[in-house]
Amino acid sequence: MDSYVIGVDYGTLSGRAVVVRVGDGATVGEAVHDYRHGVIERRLPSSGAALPPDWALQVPADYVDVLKIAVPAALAASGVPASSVIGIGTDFTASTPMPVKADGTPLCELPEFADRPHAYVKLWKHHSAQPHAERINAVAAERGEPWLARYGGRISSEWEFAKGLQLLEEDPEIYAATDIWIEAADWIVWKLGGTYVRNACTAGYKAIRQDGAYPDKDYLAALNPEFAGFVEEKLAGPIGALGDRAGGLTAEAAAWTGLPAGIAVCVGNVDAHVAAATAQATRPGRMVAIMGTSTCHIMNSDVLAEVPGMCGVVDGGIVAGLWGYEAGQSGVGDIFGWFVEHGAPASAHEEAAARGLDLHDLLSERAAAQPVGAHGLIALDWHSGNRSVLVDHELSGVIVGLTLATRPEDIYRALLESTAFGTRTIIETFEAAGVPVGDLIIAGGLAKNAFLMQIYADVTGRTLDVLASAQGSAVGSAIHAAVAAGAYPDVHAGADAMGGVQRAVYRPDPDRKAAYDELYAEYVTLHDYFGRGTNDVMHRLKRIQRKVHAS
Ligand SMILES: Nc1ncnc2c1ncn2[C@@H]1O[C@H](COP(=O)(O)OP(=O)(O)O)[C@@H](O)[C@H]1O
Ligand SMILES: O=C(CO)[C@H](O)[C@H](O)COP(=O)(O)O
Repeated sequence: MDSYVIGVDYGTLSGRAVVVRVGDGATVGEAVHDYRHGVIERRLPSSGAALPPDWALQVPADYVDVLKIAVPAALAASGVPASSVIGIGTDFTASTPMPVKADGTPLCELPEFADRPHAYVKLWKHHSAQPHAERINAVAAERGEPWLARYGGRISSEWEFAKGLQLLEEDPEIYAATDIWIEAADWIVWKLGGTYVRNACTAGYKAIRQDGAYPDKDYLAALNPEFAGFVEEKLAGPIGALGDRAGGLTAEAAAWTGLPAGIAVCVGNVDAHVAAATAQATRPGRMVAIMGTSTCHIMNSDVLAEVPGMCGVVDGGIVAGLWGYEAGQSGVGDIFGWFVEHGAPASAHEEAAARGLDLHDLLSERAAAQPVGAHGLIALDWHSGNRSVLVDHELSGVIVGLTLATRPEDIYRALLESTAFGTRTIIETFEAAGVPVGDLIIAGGLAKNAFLMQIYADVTGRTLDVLASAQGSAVGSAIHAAVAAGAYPDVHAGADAMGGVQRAVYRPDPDRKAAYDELYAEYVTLHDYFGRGTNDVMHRLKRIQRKVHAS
């Protein structure tokens, strides 16, 4: 009889469960559950209190609902008997940390802290810890901290240390009440398997764990004397390798999910990195771009190099035994979504509705009718800040070239192109640092937009492979679950058997590539002008905005 594994992908707005067959990796059932509270950006649901700009919170109970609702629904859709399921694996957005008590209870679930924003989960795109990140970077550079180069020279405001320092300095009482500062990726594994294990991926990329150690006490004290114990008191814990078994499914989690108690629960993972298994990119040299709300670029390598502005290089960060590289763009689908929601006029909505089209498809269709450069626009893709290679979330979006003749599809196209230029900047930075990048493998929800994919092929001059599964992360988690359950000796073997890629789906067109080279040169000029300090207007605007909101 066939065996099956469950993969659960915790995204920004929803959690998706898949049931995958061990052996050929076929997805036989799936279900999605939207988080009840979604992303909390404006008001705290408990009190209605307004949140400052650049906040993004979540509610941990929403994650448990995915186990209670999406997992049984996926199983029912598959028709697979629960007794055939041998393991469950999960992946999460990151860095998405939360304060919990020693038994794993989130502080926001304690009545006395329910009205305190800092008691909640800080989602990856909670960007208000930028001033803290700046200090983390300045102090590290001044002291010559050896780990800084492993993060391209800059630690991001999206990560555990910046968010932890913000917690200490803005709500010391919640900081003091925090026994463990834990990634949601590890918290959900704790809920499933009953064991507290920090996964090697988030510990490395998001919590500055290098060569088996976190930043030392002296450095932390230099940031703030009260922060000296952050690692020892709030982060310390056992580390699990990706694909290892973290524990057996508890009776409580078995009741939630309908799965057999005791089956393997895999060590946590990150939504981007876990997709390398589905993309069969577990060996050196193939970059996977996981393109959705944001984009993560991940790649295994056997060489250790310092790539300026990468998110990080971590030993075993993607697959045990190799150096895993990560870079990324904080806003991609989010930028397109923003324009569709706030920039598309009523006439576009009406046409889309009349033709039964999604607005993205309508604007893509109209934009595809233009030759490269016809709209006369260049945009910077920084509406959610810049994750790589500038690592600065006080940067913001720009569109140059607007005239009275500019139409919505022109702007939409310029925004699509801006993100492709951002990816090209990342690839060129890797190559300049001595890390060769071959063709790209595309995973994530945006792979469905063929026009966008062709732009990426033309802008980067690279052939694009596309994942066979539309659920690269969830299937990646399922592959890791199969390894944790002992079906394969390691993640390479699991990926070889259960992953799958369609080769050379998009190829660059030489004429369009040449036309884009000219536009890319303009992008680089703007990128450096606004992003490397020639004109700090974006920082000044953020400061003014904060002042106004604080008054
Ligand atoms: N056809 C499309 N073309 C371009 N962007 C799209 C399209 N459909 C949805 N999006 C954008 O894709 C993002 C969602 O991507 P998805 O991969 O499903 O989610 P996530 O990254 O959260 O896992 C949203 O930001 C949305 O605005
Ligand atoms: O930074 C990350 C991984 O390192 C985040 O998980 C990611 O950017 C959010 O993912 P998505 O766009 O799929 O919601």
